[in-house]
Amino acid sequence: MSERIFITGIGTGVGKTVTAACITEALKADYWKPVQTGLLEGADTDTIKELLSNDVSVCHPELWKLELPASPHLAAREEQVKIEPGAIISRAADLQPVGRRLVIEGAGGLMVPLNDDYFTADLIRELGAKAIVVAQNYLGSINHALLTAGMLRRLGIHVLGWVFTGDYHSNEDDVVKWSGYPKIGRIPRAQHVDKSFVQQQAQLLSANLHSLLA
Ligand SMILES: Nc1ncnc2c1ncn2[C@@H]1O[C@H](COP(=O)(O)OP(=O)(O)OP(=O)(O)O)[C@@H](O)[C@H]1O
Ligand SMILES: C[C@H](N)[C@H](N)CCCCCC(=O)O
Ligand SMILES: [Mg+2]
Repeated sequence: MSERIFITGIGTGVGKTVTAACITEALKADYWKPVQTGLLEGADTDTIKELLSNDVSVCHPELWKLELPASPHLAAREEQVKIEPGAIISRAADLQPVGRRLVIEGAGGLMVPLNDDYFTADLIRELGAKAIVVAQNYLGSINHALLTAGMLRRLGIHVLGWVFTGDYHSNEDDVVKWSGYPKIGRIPRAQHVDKSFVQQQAQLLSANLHSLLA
């Protein structure tokens, strides 16, 4: 099976999509957000298409696009549909020609439910994906990051490392020390998140990414 890299985070709004754009660009991988909730603010897949500049990456369509800006299990219930993890697993196989890496972005953080008895963490494990955890630097992020790391370790999920977002904060060093997972890099806040910003950040992340994937 070709490599699957799942972008999860210590919460929602922490910078997973911008990070996914940088990683997809650095690896010239394909991108997929199987479940999108909250369409008013724009779908992540459309953001990724605007931020990529390489002509190799393919952005695959979502399996579920749900209106409500909420947890997938709630947004699905609102529309009287049920998110079926089996459909995600089987579609993932169709999306990945041999040799192509697939960057998959979750909705929100690791323990976000996709339905009433299945979590994002279960999906990462069933996909056999390697996880990259996006951790925004803020007061409280040590706790959120180490809770996420603890759950990933307990589930035996292969973690490639952390991408921190925002200005430097010593929390990064403590999270790396106490989690035992490496720092892949940090994406600073930008005046404008555009193609050139993503290209620049992709270059900065590339060496660590490739060495961790070797
Ligand atoms: N490096 C950055 N510089 C400036 N703004 C950023 C940066 N990274 C993210 N943002 C902005 O912060 C907001 C949240 O970021 P983003 O959409 O990447 O979060 P997310 O973790 O993907 O959220 P979701 O759980 O909804 O997928 C967006 O408006 C995004 O444009
Ligand atoms: C709507 C938002 N932008 C995300 N797509 C979904 C975030 C789900 C968070 C669920 C939770 O942890 O409470
Ligand atoms: Mg996102």
